[in-house]
Amino acid sequence: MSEALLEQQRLFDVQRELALELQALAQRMQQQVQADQQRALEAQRSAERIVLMLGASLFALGVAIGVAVTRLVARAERLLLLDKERAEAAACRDPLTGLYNRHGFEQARELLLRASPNGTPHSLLLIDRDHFKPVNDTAGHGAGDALLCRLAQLLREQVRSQDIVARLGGDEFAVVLVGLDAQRATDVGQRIRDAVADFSFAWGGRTFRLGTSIGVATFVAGQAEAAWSQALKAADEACYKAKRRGRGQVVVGAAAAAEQGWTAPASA
Ligand SMILES: Nc1nc2c(ncn2[C@@H]2O[C@H](COP(=O)(O)OP(=O)(O)OP(=O)(O)O)[C@@H](O)[C@H]2O)c(=O)[nH]1
Repeated sequence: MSEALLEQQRLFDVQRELALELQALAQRMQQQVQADQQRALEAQRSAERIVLMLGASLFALGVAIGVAVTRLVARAERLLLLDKERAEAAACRDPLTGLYNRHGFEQARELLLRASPNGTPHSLLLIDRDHFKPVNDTAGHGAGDALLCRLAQLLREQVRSQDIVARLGGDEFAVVLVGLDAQRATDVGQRIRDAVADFSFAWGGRTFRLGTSIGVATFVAGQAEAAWSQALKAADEACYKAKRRGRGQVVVGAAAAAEQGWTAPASA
């Protein structure tokens, strides 16, 4: 082989090696690029996952906060309602005896009349303790308070659970006897009067016995509101009459008895 041909063959070999190396380099570079692309893709996916998770977490947090706030608001509303109901109930009660006060008494009486069929008679007893003042004067206000509580309890024991019992103020109490006419109400009044007379109250080495004066009146469901005012006035006058007649008596308002065709005794 001639020198020229040999030289050409070497050149050709070098060129082929170079081409192979270049091809290998190109392959490595392509692999590198692919690997980089793969990493970039994974990094992008990771970032997307993180954003997604972050979004989901924020959403869950938002939902949890929303639920917690809703529960808190509902709880606060319940507590407020409870407070309101307690305040309303307290506004209707005499704090000393736990009986209805005048306001609660009026509300209970209105509810009763709304619930009663027209024509149903109900009776009112106005009850005033006789000679209560000396208890305060001789044994002190604490004794007077304790006695009022005992009398309130005694009163509750003498009537039925559906009857409305109230302390209107001082030593004056009132009872609405549900569904009772004047005659039967007078029987209940006498029973109360006798129970109080039998009751003795001991305080600080002293014993007190009290009487009661009771006025009775009747009102009928379905009548105008004025009928209730008249019944109150009639019971008040009857109670006053009982005091004037010497106390310890049950007096029926004349109108209540006459309306029902019953002649009430002057005092019972
Ligand atoms: N302890 C106590 N006393 C009270 C209360 N409220 C009113 N009183 C007193 O109750 C008394 C009621 O007066 P009166 O009805 O005139 O006294 P009374 O001796 O029963 O007179 P008569 O009803 O005419 O027999 C007064 O002395 C008031 O100061 C109270 O909440 N507690």
